[in-house]
This record gives sequence, C-alpha cells and structure tokens, in this order.
Amino acid sequence: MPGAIIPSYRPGRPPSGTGDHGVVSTDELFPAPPAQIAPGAVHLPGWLDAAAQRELLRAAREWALPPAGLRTVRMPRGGEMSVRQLSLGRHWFPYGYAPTVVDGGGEPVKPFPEWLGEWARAAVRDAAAVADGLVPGEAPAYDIALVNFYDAAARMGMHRDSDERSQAPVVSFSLGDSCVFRFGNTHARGRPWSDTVLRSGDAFVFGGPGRMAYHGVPRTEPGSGPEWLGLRGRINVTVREF
Ligand SMILES: O=C(O)CCC(=O)C(=O)O
Ligand SMILES: [Fe+2]
Repeated sequence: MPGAIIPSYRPGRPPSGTGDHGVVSTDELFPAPPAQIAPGAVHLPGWLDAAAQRELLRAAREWALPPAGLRTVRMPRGGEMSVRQLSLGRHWFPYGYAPTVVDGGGEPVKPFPEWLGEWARAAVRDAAAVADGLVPGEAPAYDIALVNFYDAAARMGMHRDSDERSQAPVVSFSLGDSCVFRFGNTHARGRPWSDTVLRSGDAFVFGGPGRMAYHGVPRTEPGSGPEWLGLRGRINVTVREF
C-alpha cells in the first residue's frame, strides 16, 4: 500500500507548518535568493514549488516499496545508520555501488528516472550563476540517486560523497521537516563548517571545489514541514553521476 512505508500525517494531527509560532514564516512565502555557502556549494531556497514537492514525494513513496525499497543500512563495523535509505540507478552500500542490493536481498535497484536528472541539471545551471567553479553549460549525465528518510531522531554524521567515479556536482532536494545541514571543508570532519537550514523544497548543489567537502545533518526540526505536503519526517534526495 503506497504510503505505508513513508509515514503521513495522522488524521487529526494539529497543523505544524505554521503552528509553532502562530504565523506563517515570511521565509516560506518569499524564499531567499540562491547563496554560495562555500566555494562550489550553493543553497537554492524554495527551488521546488509545491507541485514539484508533491510529485517528488509521490515518487519517493513508490520507490520506498519493496523490492529494493527503503531499508536500514548496516555499517561494516556493526551499528546502523539512523537514516533509512534507498537507491536508484545503482545501489549504494558502505562503501561502494553495485547493480543489486548486495548487502540485503540481492534485488536489482529501481531505475533512475530521467526527469530527476533534468531537475538536477537545471539546479546546477541556477547554482552556477552564483558559484565559483561550477561551470555553466556543463551537463552531467546523472544516473544515480540516494533517497534518505529521516524520522525525528535520525541524523547523518559528517562524511564525504566519495564512492562515485565522477566529480560532477551532487544535487540535493529536501522535503518535509527542516534540518540543519552542516557543510564543512575538504580536509577533515571538523571545523570550519557552516550550518544552513534546509527547508522543504530547497535544493543544495555542491561541486567543483566543494565536491569533496565533508557534510552532514546534525538534526532535523520535527514537525516543521509544511502541513499541505502530508509528510511526517524529512526526505532528502541526492542526485549524482556515477
Ligand atoms: O540529508 C541530507 O541533506 C544530506 C544527505 C547526504 O549527505 C547523503 O545522502 O550523502
Ligand atoms: Fe552526503
């Protein structure tokens, strides 16, 4: 049943998008302009409109279903990622890519949809207008995506996206609850870093000099997502070229 894996707002749940402060944030009505956070790293607030957010959520609910659906990722040294994940195009496991769910049931991954690649290329074009080292007109052949689902307790430690052969920019799309996205440096997990709030509909592009920077999600803000979207928790989709 679609929707059974990625939770919805329960009927009767109080509105949360505007409920905390009793007002609609002007940040949500009038998203800020694109901003370069670090060299090659660009935040595109409100890049997905409401229709696109609904479309991406609908697709994510289908992708989440088995086979090769949303799963808990086990780390090589034991332990589990708190984020649940699925892959499109190629299956990511710690640490590599495979055509099938090699660390699970062995099923083939779902195909990477071409429209998601078009979205990512368009986001890179917009990011290139304000960024250092993101070449406009460069059109990566996006072919994989990782879809992460964050419940209220989930977070993602500082890491680099280093299992791709390609250095094409990574493009992330966020849905649902806001989060703190920590974008660091290319040398080490620690400071310097900068924290950016990613809200539902935001895109974030990191490429060029920022492609190999450490980044992570220290926390989400449970209940902060827009009520009209009907998602409990946070989804992040990162589009990559293998
Ligand atoms: O959830 C996010 O915003 C970041 C996800 C991420 O870094 C990843 O999937 O590698
Ligand atoms: Fe990442």
